[in-house]
Amino acid sequence: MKLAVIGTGYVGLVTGTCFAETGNQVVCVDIDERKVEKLNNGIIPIYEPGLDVLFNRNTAEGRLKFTTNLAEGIEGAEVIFLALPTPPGEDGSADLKYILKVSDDLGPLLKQYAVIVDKSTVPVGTAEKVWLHISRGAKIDFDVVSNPEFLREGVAVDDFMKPDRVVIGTKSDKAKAVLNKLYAPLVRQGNPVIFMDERSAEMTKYAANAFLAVKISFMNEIANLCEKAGANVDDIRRGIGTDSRIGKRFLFAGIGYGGSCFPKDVQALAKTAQEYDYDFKILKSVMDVNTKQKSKLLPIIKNHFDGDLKGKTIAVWGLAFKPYTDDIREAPALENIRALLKEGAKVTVYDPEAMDNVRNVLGNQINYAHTSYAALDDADALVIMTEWPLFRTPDFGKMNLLLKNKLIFDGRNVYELDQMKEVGYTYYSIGRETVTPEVTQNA
Ligand SMILES: NC(=O)C1=CN([C@@H]2O[C@H](COP(=O)(O)OP(=O)(O)OC[C@H]3O[C@@H](n4cnc5c(N)ncnc54)[C@H](O)[C@@H]3O)[C@@H](O)[C@H]2O)C=CC1
Ligand SMILES: O=C(O)[C@H]1O[C@H](OP(=O)(O)OP(=O)(O)OC[C@H]2O[C@@H](n3ccc(=O)[nH]c3=O)[C@H](O)[C@@H]2O)[C@H](O)[C@@H](O)[C@@H]1O
Repeated sequence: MKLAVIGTGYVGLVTGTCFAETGNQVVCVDIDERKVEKLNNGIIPIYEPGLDVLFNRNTAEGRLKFTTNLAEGIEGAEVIFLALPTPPGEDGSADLKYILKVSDDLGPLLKQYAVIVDKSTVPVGTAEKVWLHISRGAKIDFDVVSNPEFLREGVAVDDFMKPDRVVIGTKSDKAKAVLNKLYAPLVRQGNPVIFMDERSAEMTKYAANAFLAVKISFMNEIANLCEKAGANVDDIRRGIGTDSRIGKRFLFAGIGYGGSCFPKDVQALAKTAQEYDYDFKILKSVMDVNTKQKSKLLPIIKNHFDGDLKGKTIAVWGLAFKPYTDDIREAPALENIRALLKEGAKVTVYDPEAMDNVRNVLGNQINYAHTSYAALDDADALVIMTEWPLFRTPDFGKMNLLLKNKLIFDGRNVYELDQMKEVGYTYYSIGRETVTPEVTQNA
């Protein structure tokens, strides 16, 4: 099948590459000339594990191409995906300007029937708006379908190639048949393609992200209570996660959720509720809990240093909003680093993939280490912000030679408490007792 993907970011590039891998002829379109130039030179502008192999194969075999020219990109395409940004507008609702601009541009360019598929996360009613905008310029028949994307960064290729489910919102039988055929190679193991109307599909995406955010904020509240009540949140997680009605995943307490989606999507769903005059109480709490959780460590760090961080050097491990990505959008690490700097601390950071992106934002306000150990050199403490596997089993002997104090503030519960007791560290984590070399006491 001939496909076009408009917007070649995290979702668009993965979508285009994976559909090329299943034998389709794909052209990805983006307005960012530098990005398209890189892609045409074989350079992938994001870090996404496993994407390079598929990208190299499909570009080499001519199934995957890139252009800045919309007319050229959509020529002959049976399916046109929109994978465009939907950032929060000033009032928190999803800003549809990118989607509607492309919809306006698409109308006059359509030469034969095409299915326009919205993969971006958009509020209820957007498919209707897209249809109206395209129809103003279009002279031929077309369908607009909502097909929300559920991939996670860091495992995007796997999520795309083996989706738990594919949600397709359309009332058109013609569009259903086209998309059934396109997705068939990805659901051979029986994972369902679930058809519904456009509005329900749009809402399904927000419900999924918001529900996952609820799980995280719920566990963060349990963690905060554990600290007061002398319980261990990781034991609670194991204890409840084994109940199949609850499930093991997305129960990890930490310094809050970040990324380009949960924060904006929870906010956008709350805004939709407001527009329909519905008081969605849980969402407000989820956002409130997350905001507080993100700044939870700073007072603990300050308190440890008797309220004064001036002149202290803090090493930070992990900058990306989660492991296996270079994405720093809404990353809790950034907010915490800024807060540490404001307190007069010096900050040295290390992240396996996200350093360049952070350098673009924070420049020389902080120091960038070449290795995780180099970041510790002469530091007063280590703060862990992202649970990259690399940080899980460090050489504590080596760390002891570099750090001024055996002191860790862990925002992602990377270590077991017994392990910290053995190596003699003072160890603060989330929802668990504080470990000190001499005695253990509740946080
Ligand atoms: N990042 C993720 O993990 C996921 C994102 N989503 C949703 O997918 C959508 C896209 O997200 P990302 O891929 O992360 O965004 P992104 O910001 O990485 O990529 C969007 C791309 O669209 C391009 N663009 C903007 N205007 C354009 C135009 N007029 N013509 C052609 N290209 C244009 C930008 O240059 C950029 O390369 C959002 O609605 C997001 O909520 C959904 C699931 C997962
Ligand atoms: O709409 C989207 O863009 C995507 O948003 C999330 O994917 P992503 O943002 O890539 O990353 P997640 O793995 O969901 O993590 C999001 C944040 O939650 C945090 N998190 C996650 C899980 C957990 O148990 N605890 C926790 O604090 C992570 O550290 C991270 O900051 C969803 O998981 C995807 O299904 C969805 O497609």
